[in-house]
Amino acid sequence: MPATPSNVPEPSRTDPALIRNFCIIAHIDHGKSTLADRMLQITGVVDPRQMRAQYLDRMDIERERGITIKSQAVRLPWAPKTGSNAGTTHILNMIDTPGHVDFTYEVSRSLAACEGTILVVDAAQGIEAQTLANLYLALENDLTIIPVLNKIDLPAAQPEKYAAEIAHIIGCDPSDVLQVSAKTGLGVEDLLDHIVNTIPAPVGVKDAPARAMIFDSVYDAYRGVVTYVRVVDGQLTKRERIAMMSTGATHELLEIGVISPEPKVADGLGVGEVGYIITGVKDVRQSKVGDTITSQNKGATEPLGGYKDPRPMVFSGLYPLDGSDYPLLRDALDKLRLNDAALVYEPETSVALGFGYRCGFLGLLHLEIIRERLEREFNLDLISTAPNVVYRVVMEDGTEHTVTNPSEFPSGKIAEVYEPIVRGTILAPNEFVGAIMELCQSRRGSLQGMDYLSEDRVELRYTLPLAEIVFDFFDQLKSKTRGYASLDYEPIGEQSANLVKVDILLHGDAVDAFSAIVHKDKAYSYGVMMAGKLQKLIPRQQFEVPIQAAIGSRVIARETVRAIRKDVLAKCYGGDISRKRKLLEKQKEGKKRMKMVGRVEVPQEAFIAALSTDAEPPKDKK
Ligand SMILES: Nc1nc2c(ncn2[C@@H]2O[C@H](COP(=O)(O)OP(=O)(O)OP(=O)(O)O)[C@@H](O)[C@H]2O)c(=O)[nH]1
Repeated sequence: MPATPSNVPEPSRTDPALIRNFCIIAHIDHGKSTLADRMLQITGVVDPRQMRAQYLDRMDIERERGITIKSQAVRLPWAPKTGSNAGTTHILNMIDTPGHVDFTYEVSRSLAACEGTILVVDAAQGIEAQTLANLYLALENDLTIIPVLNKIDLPAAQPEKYAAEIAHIIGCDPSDVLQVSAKTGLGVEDLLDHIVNTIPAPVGVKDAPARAMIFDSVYDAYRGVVTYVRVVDGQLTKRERIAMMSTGATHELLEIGVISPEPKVADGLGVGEVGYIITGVKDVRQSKVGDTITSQNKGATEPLGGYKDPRPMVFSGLYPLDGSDYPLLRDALDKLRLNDAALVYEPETSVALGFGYRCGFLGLLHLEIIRERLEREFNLDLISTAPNVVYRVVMEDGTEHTVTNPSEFPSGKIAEVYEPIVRGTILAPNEFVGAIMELCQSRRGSLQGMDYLSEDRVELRYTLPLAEIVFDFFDQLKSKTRGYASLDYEPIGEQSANLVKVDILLHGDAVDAFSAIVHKDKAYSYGVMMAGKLQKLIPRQQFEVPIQAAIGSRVIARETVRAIRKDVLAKCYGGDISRKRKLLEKQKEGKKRMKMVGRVEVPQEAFIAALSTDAEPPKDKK
């Protein structure tokens, strides 16, 4: 029942027994945002006239792509009609979590801020790898799980089948799985009642020094960083000075409040409360997700557990197509970093591509989002080099190198090269098991186990090198399983592997942008593929240009661009000197758009085409 404003308790005065903190975990597109919207509407915090789809997804890209990147926390008053708590207004704090593999760390922090979670599964699709991974995270955090089948209004819904599947996985009875339609609102009131009646109230020590966990921080151009916190012990009050426990940095609490669903200022936040704080810091790095906040005076000595620095897993070079945009790119990255503690970058130069930045990302989706934001919000035209993972190279003399860029791969005597590995979970209908195994085998995967979720769906567990899945693994998996398979992975360490650096040489000069670190067994095919691609893309020069792929000094593949002398004056016999000069000037103009690699002129488009990952072979040149 929607609560009236008069009986909704103020933050900091809310009895923890009346608070329920929960989040929603779901696979992309299973309806998490729609369900959140419906809850906002049913609890009456959003005026029906102001309701718009995906109210909580604020970023344009999120709205367009329909994915949630940043979590948000919303305070919803709700008085259940059923159960032992019927009639009493409770405060539900709903934390909307991101759903993609790249943001697992953010998901795990949002989970740590809750006592319960709603597991949303599409009634027409069943559980997916991502849901499973998040479910395991929730179980590790000891959360109460409320399983929900969504979209039961769809004609293709199979609630019985998937309820049985969920019950099998979490160990409950199929009749315990709630059935809702986030679209029509069917069953959502029951779900809200269920939240109040089954999720435990938060427990914390009221008189202890304050401890609050940061589960999200967002940069706002007008207000600086807005930090979302969950108070565990004690309380935070307006105007007090607080300290960040991982760094010891102190700040004044300029504003504190709750989101419902617009920010509402409060005097403070007490035990179990979820809300936001503003301290005037300008960079999310000063307010890190997972960190513990305490009071500067008589603060806590033990931080809450679980803080981790975000670690980039995938690196790629970003270069402006137009070299004069380089300062713009730097400013744009500086701006994006204010809102993204996981983005790292440093300047880099490439013979082929000029000045740019080597950037580190949490994963491929993170890379794509940053790239898209740079192009869209800052109007930049960019070219990115093939993504690569971080390697640890140990030399025979015992020295170690961390390699984030293939061109930095050390020469000299190498003892061992280590690459990151992940535990991958793939869920698919069992008719595709053969195709999936073949794909994983070709990517150096080793099968760890296989389980049947129901009679026709399987879970496969593989250990795979991260480098083998960052590129096009997901696309391949989708195309081999007609889109039915889902994948999730988590880093589990590193392994030593037989890896080599393959250089691509034009007329004897290595082109840095094309160097790659690949497994020895695949070096030859990479070399042949790149040399073939470039042979078709590089225009003929006045001399013969060999294109070679080499490991160290050993050439493993070769193609040749034959010589031609394009004599622009050929048709111009006779005397008119001004016409000849005009033609020569025109030829010079054309040359400006070429890059020189040693003595070879290469049009920039050739680099771009060669770096693109399109499966289509490059067109033959005329
Ligand atoms: N028919 C039907 N469609 C639904 C229902 N719930 C959600 N949808 C649709 O499913 C699609 C995905 O819903 P979202 O709420 O954006 O999914 P999400 O899980 O939040 O996705 P991410 O934000 O990417 O994690 C949208 O087109 C919704 O309109 C439902 O109960 N019934």
